[in-house]
Amino acid sequence: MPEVPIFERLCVIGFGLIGGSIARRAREAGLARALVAYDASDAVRTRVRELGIVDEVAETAQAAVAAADCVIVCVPVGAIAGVAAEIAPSLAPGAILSDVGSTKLGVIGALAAHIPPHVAFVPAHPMAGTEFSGPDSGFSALFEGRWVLLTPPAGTDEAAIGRIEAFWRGCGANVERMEAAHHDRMAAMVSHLPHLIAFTICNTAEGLEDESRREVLQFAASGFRDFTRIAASDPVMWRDIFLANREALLEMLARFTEDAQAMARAIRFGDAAYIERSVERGRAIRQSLIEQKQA
Ligand SMILES: NC(=O)C1=CN([C@@H]2O[C@H](COP(=O)(O)OP(=O)(O)OC[C@H]3O[C@@H](n4cnc5c(N)ncnc54)[C@H](O)[C@@H]3O)[C@@H](O)[C@H]2O)C=CC1
Ligand SMILES: O=C(O)C(=O)Cc1ccc(O)cc1
Repeated sequence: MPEVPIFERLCVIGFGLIGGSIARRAREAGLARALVAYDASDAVRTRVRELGIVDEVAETAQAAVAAADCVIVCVPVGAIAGVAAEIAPSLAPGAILSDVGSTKLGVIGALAAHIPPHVAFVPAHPMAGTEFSGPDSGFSALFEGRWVLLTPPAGTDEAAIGRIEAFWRGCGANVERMEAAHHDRMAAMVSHLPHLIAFTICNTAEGLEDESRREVLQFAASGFRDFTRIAASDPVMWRDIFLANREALLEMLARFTEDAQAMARAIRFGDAAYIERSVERGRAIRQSLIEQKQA
């Protein structure tokens, strides 16, 4: 575990599942001497005050970041650039700016124009979450044993990267660095495409005629139920992710569609060996996840 506190004053912008989990863990593990939060929603700010997790809930984003040595932006990816523009003039010299957005290339591009030269930007993506959102949904163990991917552009201050890495290790996470473009392709496969499939399969079921739809809900104890958990995720968050990671997601969707077509063909022509091999490959992936404690 790293030496604590890592930050004097940590500011969380956007107090939902991820911001709330960061704040809870930071408080519990003493990762920051003081915690300040800001959320654009009046109702969320009121709730964060009631929760008593942070030392201060600011009324503006500028006031929240003013004296912070680290600012972590935890808003939907489509809102990150706007937040950056809002806070940039108020960021303290030497402060570290980070985010938790599920896509990275677009976020880095959108932020680049706003980051002052005296601030280091260290983009991050925790590969951990749930289908819940809002200020009450966070919990301090969310990142325990999970991966956090850092995608700092070339030339980013190494000391700043080291402190963000130490912070996430203090949250119980494993940390790895990768190129933003590589991250986006990988995330498209392991996270964005599965969500797209889950939303789509629920829409397909919803589109059935009345009697069949009733039965889907009544007898959903099988495979369908696992998709509905993922499909319960926040619409704004996923709208933003799909639009921000358009190219990589469309590429993975095209590959998936080809493989689904190949399976359809095997079923149509009774190619039992192909079907069995495909199911076996799926099982092997599940087994590896269990072995890597990521299931
Ligand atoms: N939910 C998940 O499982 C994961 C989400 N992420 C990423 O983390 C970020 C946050 O996601 P969640 O915490 O799940 O969302 P959430 O919906 O629980 O919370 C987002 C919060 O941001 C606030 N907000 C929106 N626009 C704002 C603005 N302009 N200024 C200040 N506050 C604003 C909202 O009022 C809300 O309270 C997103 O970028 C998402 O892609 C990353 C990993 C996992
Ligand atoms: O709840 C689930 O199954 C998730 O996959 C959560 C999640 C959502 C978005 C991310 O960028 C990372 C993780």
